[in-house]
Amino acid sequence: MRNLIIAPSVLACDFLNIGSEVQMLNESKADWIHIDVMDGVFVPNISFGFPVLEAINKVATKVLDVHLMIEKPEQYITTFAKAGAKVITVHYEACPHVHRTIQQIKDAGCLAGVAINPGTPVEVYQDIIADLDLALIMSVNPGFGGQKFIPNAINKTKRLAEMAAKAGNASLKIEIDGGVTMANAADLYQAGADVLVAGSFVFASKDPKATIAELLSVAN
Ligand SMILES: O=C(CO)[C@H](O)[C@H](O)COP(=O)(O)O
Ligand SMILES: [Fe+2]
Repeated sequence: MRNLIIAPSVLACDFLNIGSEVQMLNESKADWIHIDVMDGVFVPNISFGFPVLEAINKVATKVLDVHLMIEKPEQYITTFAKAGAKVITVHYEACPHVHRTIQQIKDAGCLAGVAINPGTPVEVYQDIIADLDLALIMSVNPGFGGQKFIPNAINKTKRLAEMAAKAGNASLKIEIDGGVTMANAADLYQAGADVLVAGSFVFASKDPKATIAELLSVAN
C-alpha cells in the first residue's frame, strides 16, 4: 500500500485559538499542516502571512506545507522558508518563470511544489515534472475553504500519476486540495493521490482527530 499524508488546512480552524488547534493537529495522525496564503490579487480573498506562519511554527511539530495563492511568489520564497515552511507550493498560473521558481524553492531548502487551478490541464506539468517534489491539483477554484469538490480532479489525478510514472519521477507527491471529504478520499487515493488537504471537513467535525484518522484509513 502507498503511504498517504493528511494535511489539515488551518484556514478552517478557530483563529482565536490557533495555538490549541495546532496542538490538536500535533496529537493527530496528520503528518502535514496546510497553510493557505492568499493575497487578494491572485485570488479574491486575503488570509494571512508571515507573522501567523511564524507563530504556528513555534508550536507545530508537523511539516508546514505552505500553499501560496499569490502573485510574484518568487519574491517571498526565502522569507517563507525562514518563517518555517518545509514545503512551498506556487501556482503555475502565477509563475511566468516556473522552472526558475522551482529551483529557488529547492535552494531555500524546501520541497518544491507547483499547483494548478481546476481549469488548467495536467499536461502543463510535462516539462517540469522531473524537477518537482510535489504537484498540487486544485479540486475547487482557489480562494475559499468550504467549497464543493470538482469531480474532474479524480481524472486529473490519474492522468498525472501516469505522467509521473512515464517521466520516471517515482517520488513525486500528488496533493489534492479543496472539498476533500470521506465521499471522495478513497477515489482520490486510488487514483494516485499521496497528500489530501482537508479544511472544513476536519475542523467542522465534532472530533477533528477522529476525522483525520478516518481520512487516513482509506489507505488501509
Ligand atoms: O487552498 C485552499 C482554498 O483555496 C484550501 O486549502 C482548501 O479550500 C481547503 O479547504 P476545504 O477543505 O474546506 O475545501
Ligand atoms: Fe490550499
